[in-house]
Amino acid sequence: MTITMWQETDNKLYRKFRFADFSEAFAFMTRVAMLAEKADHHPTWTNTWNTVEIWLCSHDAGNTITDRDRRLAAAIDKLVA
Ligand SMILES: C[C@H](O)[C@H](O)[C@H]1CNC2=NC(N)=NC(=O)C2=N1
Repeated sequence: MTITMWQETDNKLYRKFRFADFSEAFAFMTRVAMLAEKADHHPTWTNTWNTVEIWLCSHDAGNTITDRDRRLAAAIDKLVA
């Protein structure tokens, strides 16, 4: 997987994940979806074949970055550590 860290842009946490193929990317998305649902905090994301891009912000805090975003980002990081 290509490593790029979370960046703060436009009041969002952003990170790009690149995997070997679509199957690995989608398996990752499935795991993120379960984390998100458990936390009641959901990513804005895109998937193109082996690449997943994620943006995190808190709508209920005026679309800014909060601790909920930082916690979900850290939990996502654990999936790929
Ligand atoms: C009602 C529910 O708790 C809210 O709509 C949740 C759901 N998922 C969410 N996800 C994100 N990323 N930000 C939120 O503010 C948010 N709010």
